[in-house]
Amino acid sequence: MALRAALRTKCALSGFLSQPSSSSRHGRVCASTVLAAQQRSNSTSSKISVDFDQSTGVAVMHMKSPPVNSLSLDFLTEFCISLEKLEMDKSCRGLIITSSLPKVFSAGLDILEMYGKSPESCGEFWKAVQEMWLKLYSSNMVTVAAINGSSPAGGCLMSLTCDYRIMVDNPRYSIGLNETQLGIVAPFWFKDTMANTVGHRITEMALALGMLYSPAEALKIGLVDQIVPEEKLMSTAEQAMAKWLAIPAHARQLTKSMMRKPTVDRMTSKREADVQNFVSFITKDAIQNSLRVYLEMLKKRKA
Ligand SMILES: CC/C=C\CCC/C=C/C(=O)SCCNC(=O)CCNC(=O)[C@H](O)C(C)(C)COP(=O)(O)OP(=O)(O)OC[C@H]1O[C@@H](n2cnc3c(N)ncnc32)[C@H](O)[C@@H]1OP(=O)(O)O
Repeated sequence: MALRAALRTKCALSGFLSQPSSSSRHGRVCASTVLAAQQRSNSTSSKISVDFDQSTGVAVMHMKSPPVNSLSLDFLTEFCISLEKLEMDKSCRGLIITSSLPKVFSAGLDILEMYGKSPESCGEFWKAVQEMWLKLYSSNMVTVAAINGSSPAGGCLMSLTCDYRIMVDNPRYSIGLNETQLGIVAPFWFKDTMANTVGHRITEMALALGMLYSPAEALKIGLVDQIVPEEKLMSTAEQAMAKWLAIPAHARQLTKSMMRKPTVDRMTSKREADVQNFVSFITKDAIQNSLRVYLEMLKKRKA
């Protein structure tokens, strides 16, 4: 409910898609300022910026929340607002999600939202995570994840929730649902989303061991669909998008719904119970202790 209230307030305050800008995402002034003003719109909030090109019907969402694009309540709220606005704009047919930060696509859920917080805060946070997944997994737009850095846990979930995944081929980057390494458990809808992509057995092993895969390994198991050099990422994402957009929209959307509806329905039917389950799990002393140890490990690794 709090998320919905925040969404309503923020939606009323913003309105970025109706504010055309003549700047491209590189900040250059376009050759034809008038045409560009008609065809592009640009929005910037504090953690996300969106460039929408009306001539192609494709929006690019840049996640820009340093240091690691962790999915905090604020981040998720902005993300859902941006998504909802694009979804409501019938001229927007495709969405590419990428990171503006070097080396990291998204570090997943913000651990600080789950550590040392009240049950109420944990519950609000979890509703926002559910909302992000529901909106993206059942989007009518074609969604492409352009993964230009590491993408563990919730970052991997966000990627898996898109229609197509392209990752930069850099062995320093990794992707996977590594929750068990933190002493926590990926919920059933994280598991379903991965199993729908790579199959039951690979998911079982990946989740049990909390595996993080290099881009080449991820390609091999089908966790990503393509790997490319960094400089080719966005052009490849645009090409993939054009291929998906060439399919008649109603046929593609109905097919997407047919494939994903059982998973979406399962989650929505258990939504409240899932929140209760998360809150009671994450606030347990033993789980809080695991999160503390993991946070300390992250800090030590840095030092
Ligand atoms: C019933 C169901 C119950 C529970 C379900 C819960 C499901 C949970 C899903 C999740 O997504 S949990 C989050 C899992 N994420 C991770 O394990 C990633 C941890 N981070 C990393 O591995 C690395 O940070 C990195 C993403 C590979 C980036 O490495 P880099 O060297 O570039 O950065 P550094 O490690 O120095 O981090 C900078 C800074 O950011 C903090 N940080 C990192 N990740 C997170 C995070 N997920 N949440 C909050 N904060 C994070 C890190 O501690 C550093 O902080 P500092 O500057 O203050 O030291």
